[in-house]
Amino acid sequence: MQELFGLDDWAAPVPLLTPREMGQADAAAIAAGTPGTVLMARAGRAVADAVLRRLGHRQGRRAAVLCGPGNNGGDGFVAARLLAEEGVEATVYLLGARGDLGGDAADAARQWLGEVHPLQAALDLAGLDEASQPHVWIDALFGAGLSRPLEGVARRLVEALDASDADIVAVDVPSGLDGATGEVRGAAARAVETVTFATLKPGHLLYPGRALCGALTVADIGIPEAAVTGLAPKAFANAPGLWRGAFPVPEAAGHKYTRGHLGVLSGPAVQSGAARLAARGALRAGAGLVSMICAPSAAMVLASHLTAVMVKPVRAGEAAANLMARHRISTLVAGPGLGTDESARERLLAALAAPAEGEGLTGLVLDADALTLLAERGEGIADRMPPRTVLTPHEGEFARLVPDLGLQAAGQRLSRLDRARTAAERLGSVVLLKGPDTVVAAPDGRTAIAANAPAWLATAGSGDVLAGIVGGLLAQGMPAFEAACAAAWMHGAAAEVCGPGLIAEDLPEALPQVAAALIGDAGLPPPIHLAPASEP
Ligand SMILES: NC(=O)C1=CN([C@@H]2O[C@H](COP(=O)(O)OP(=O)(O)OC[C@H]3O[C@@H](n4cnc5c(N)ncnc54)[C@H](OP(=O)(O)O)[C@@H]3O)[C@@H](O)[C@H]2O)[C@@H](O)CC1
Ligand SMILES: [K+]
Repeated sequence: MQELFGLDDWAAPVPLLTPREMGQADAAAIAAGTPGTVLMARAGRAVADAVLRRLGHRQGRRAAVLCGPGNNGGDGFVAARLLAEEGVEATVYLLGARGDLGGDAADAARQWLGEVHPLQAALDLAGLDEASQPHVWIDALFGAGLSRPLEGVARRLVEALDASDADIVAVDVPSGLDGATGEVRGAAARAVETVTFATLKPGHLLYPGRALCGALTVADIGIPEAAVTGLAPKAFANAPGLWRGAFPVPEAAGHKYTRGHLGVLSGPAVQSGAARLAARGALRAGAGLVSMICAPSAAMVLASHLTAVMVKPVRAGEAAANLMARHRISTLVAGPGLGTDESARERLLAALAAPAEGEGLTGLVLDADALTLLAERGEGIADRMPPRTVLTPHEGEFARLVPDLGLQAAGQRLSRLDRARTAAERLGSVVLLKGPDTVVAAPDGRTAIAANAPAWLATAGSGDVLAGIVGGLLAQGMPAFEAACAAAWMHGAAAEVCGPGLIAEDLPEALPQVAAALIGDAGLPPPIHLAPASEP
């Protein structure tokens, strides 16, 4: 099971460095005594190794190496030399003049003893028949130093390669991909594999970048850990190493109340399916008890569909808060199937009202219709949100909540990562911005980008289950940022278990397998052995 989710690879947090931060880490490594030429030699070695793995055998294999004017091109020169030494027929194409190369790249070019062709020749090659094509292209035009959109011959070549079915191994990033944002500047060609160095960059995980990188290999080139941690990174890949320490492990001596009582606020009977999906997700995520809080008119429909989830009808007004206090419901999920009319708003406000007794609401998930209510008639809602509140918008709901940060907002140039981070700071809550590259952001600036969501996860009702999983983890006391991250990861992992054809109802049922992988045998009582009598 550990192997299924690659948990061993993700045992520690994986920070995401912007290209600028990576440059700082490189500089710190060099200052600490590792020459830049050594870092470049290791980077080029990692690229050559990736190419050799792909080619299988060396003899008669052709590699076209596209080198740019900076150190990304330098990595290309090193890879070309190492491939040639292994018997691969490597041809180097350079953007600009060899004499204009400087620093470590000039050093790497000096060690390349073969010819250097102008980049135009590679464009001509790309247009030739299939039999003349190289077996692999190495894209070492631009990496961390990309400063403007691709143009001229570089752009035409990249476009031609993207339109072909060439096998491309990209160095650091596919050239034209902005490592900070995941956006394409001008053009970028889809790689089969991208070899990057030291750690991942946001652009490797944010779309469209994620789709352009192909398989990702992170090569250790000897950047000391302190050079990365010294930058105090706040962005991470969303994987278990980031939040596993806070994941709730059931105690053998615990009982259902120690695992929290979660309420799910249901809307009208005919649209109560969404709330049921959330409730099921919460229960499967380990909440001790889950109650559906509903209007009396929805109770029969809910009761006929639910078994382990309790149905608690309430009339109106303060009754909801009192009911929650009486049953020690300290976490609430509101939004799926709630409705956006005045009665929905009243029911939400009533459930958020601090009860006369008890500690009140300590965890809250606002999703779907509740986000629309918060955006359009938020008075009274925002000031009743407890500190552990998670908002789970998709792009449309996000644009309603923070119009100037929406995807389509005029003049908006921030990455998805920065938009989520700015929204979390502004709203004072954890924001989980849904998408194939779900971003979780905390008001203190921490962010995480998902990397494990399969395409078939985008299905009706899947978001309702996600809201429930977040609620289920909050109910067990997990901090809000970690709960949102863990829920997004578990959601993706559950979809991986189910495979294509997944419908939302399947997701909660796959969660036990995911939880088993995360906690192993931690929840079992210590073993008892019945030992046979031993010989005296
Ligand atoms: N630092 C280290 O020790 C290590 C770094 N490593 C490697 O170095 C890479 C970063 O190298 P880098 O900083 O030299 O930047 P790089 O991506 O090669 O490009 C800069 C050049 O491209 C030019 N240029 C930019 N955009 C352009 C455009 N659209 N169209 C045309 N030109 C454009 C730009 O010109 P300028 O903007 O200055 O006019 C400049 O000449 C990194 O990704 C990794 O692969 C590894 O070896 C490990 C050790
Ligand atoms: K590149």
